[in-house]
Amino acid sequence: MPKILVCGRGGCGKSTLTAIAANTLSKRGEVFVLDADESNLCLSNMLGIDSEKTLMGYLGGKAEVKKALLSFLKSEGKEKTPMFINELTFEDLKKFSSWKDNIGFIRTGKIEHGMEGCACPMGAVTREFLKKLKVKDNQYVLVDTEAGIEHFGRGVHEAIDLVWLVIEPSFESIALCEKTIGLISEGRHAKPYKVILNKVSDESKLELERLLAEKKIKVNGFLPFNREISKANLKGEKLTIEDLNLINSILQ
Ligand SMILES: Nc1ncnc2c1ncn2[C@@H]1O[C@H](COP(=O)(O)OP(=O)(O)OP(=O)(O)O)[C@@H](O)[C@H]1O
Repeated sequence: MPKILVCGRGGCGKSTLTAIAANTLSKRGEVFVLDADESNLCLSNMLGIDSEKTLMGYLGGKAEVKKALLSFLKSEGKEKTPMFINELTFEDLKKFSSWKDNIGFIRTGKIEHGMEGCACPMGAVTREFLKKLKVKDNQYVLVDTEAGIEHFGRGVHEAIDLVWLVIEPSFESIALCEKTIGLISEGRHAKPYKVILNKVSDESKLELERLLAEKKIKVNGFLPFNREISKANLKGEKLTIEDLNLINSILQ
């Protein structure tokens, strides 16, 4: 079953869609959510899973990860990256991530201190983790990414099966979607993708569809603007919404 990367511009609704998908898919099987956005603060609230656990912590902290990456670079790629040496199953994940009602959660890492350096090691950790993660038929992996396209440069999509491109009604969102489609359609790591319009009204939905059709981009799913979503987010509450029609339309 798929490992899905959720992408789009800042604030377009990546975390919201991730939480709705997790709620929906957890009725079918187990869902593991990886928060790969080092600046994200609220996905755990949306999922209702209170957890500070990180993959960086599991690997011994940022200094250990940096050491591992440096030795990999020095060996000119000959030495295996000594992060996640063995394959990981959902059973393994349960030993070091947080779980509630069929949904597991962990962050890649967080920026904890000013001047601590860039987030590149976290991109490498996300990529290597996804490469080692084995997923069975009734299991799903949702990866909430940081805004923009930097993760594609870091190759985070290498072991991904499907990319969800979230668009909100804005010119920048459409431009970013077009750029992302170009990036994920390149070479041997080309990935299938689905396009989801979020925060739409009846009017903006038609206009967005028209603009995207001009660029030959097909829309696969819609998530209307919903006051329940913004209200829950304002209070930092768990998002309880499920949407089977939407998720079915963007899963395959
Ligand atoms: N369909 C919707 N209806 C109403 N509000 C929405 C909807 N989708 C998202 N929002 C609101 O938009 C804001 C941004 O949503 P969200 O945090 O999911 O975006 P994001 O893409 O993950 O953001 P970031 O790039 O900062 O990680 C939140 O306040 C959220 O409640």
